[in-house]
Amino acid sequence: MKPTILFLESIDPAAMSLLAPAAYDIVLPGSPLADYSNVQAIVTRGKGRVDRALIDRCPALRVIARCGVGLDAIDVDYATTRGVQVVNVPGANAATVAEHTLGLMLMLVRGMYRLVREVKDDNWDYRNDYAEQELRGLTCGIIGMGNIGTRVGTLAGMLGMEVKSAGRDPAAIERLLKDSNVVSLHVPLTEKTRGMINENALSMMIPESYLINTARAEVVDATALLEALQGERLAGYASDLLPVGPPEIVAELMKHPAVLITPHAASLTTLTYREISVTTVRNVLRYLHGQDAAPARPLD
Ligand SMILES: NC(=O)C1=CN([C@@H]2O[C@H](COP(=O)(O)OP(=O)(O)OC[C@H]3O[C@@H](n4cnc5c(N)ncnc54)[C@H](OP(=O)(O)O)[C@@H]3O)[C@@H](O)[C@H]2O)C=CC1
Ligand SMILES: O=C(O)C(=O)CO
Repeated sequence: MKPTILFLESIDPAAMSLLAPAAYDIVLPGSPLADYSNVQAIVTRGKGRVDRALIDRCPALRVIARCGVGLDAIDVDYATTRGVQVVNVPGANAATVAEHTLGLMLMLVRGMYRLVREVKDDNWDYRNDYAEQELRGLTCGIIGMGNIGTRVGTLAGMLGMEVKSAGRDPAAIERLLKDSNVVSLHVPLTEKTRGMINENALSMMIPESYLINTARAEVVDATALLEALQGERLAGYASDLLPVGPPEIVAELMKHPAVLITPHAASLTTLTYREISVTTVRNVLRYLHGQDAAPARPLD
């Protein structure tokens, strides 16, 4: 019987072409699957959740492959107790996410977004009112100095920013919040990082500093964020994630002129999307054929 590979979201066609239809039953998003008994691999890009219920429906499951890095949509602990391996592609989207993060910083802090919009609105003379900061000379504080955070630090340093970083030490995070003009978040979403940037954290930040979030929306408390923006304590927020919080708060944030949101696209350049898709399928094939791929680190 051919192994079934269940794709919760589509991935790049170049990766799909590595899967010979004669060897696998491939179940694509939206196609009905009546029989889960031979699902040996599940592939997710993070929107499709792999929870306990789905894992339990698949008694033959051997591998869950995350096409990307964040494991927050996968019940890694339960998978592990069931002997199911979880694999991701560590570092594979770090360069492109770091580039996107710097793009958000430039749009927000230098007001690049506004400059382009004013010219499109035929307001060339906006240049006479333009009075924004440049990144050079500002302090960039990075929380989560892993694959992405490290690259953001390198790029920010090349632009003349002073770079500070903090890992898990709460005192170091506190110092960083007090010292940075731009804080950039690069932690995974875990029970420890959920709501990490709350009212207390925002109150420590330098008045009129900026917050950049290409990690996960839930790391930032949406209500506290809106209050900080409305109180003009925070000068702006740019994120690759839709804020998560009470609907009326999210609606206010989306309307706020100093909030810039991109649609979780930081790692979706054609090059990186293809690379991470291909590596994901190779990871699945290695597991199905008995060779180890590098396992994902557990969340803590
Ligand atoms: N917008 C997008 O498209 C993308 C978003 N992401 C998000 O970015 C996150 C980071 O990715 P990446 O850099 O590749 O991951 P890494 O695992 O390389 O880095 C994560 C870093 O966060 C640190 N960290 C973990 N928990 C805490 C904590 N409680 N407090 C402070 N620091 C902590 C880790 O420290 P330690 O070394 O001690 O473990 C590590 O240095 C992903 O988990 C994902 O959520 C990732 C890719 C694309
Ligand atoms: O890799 C990740 O964690 C992303 O958010 C993009 O899929």
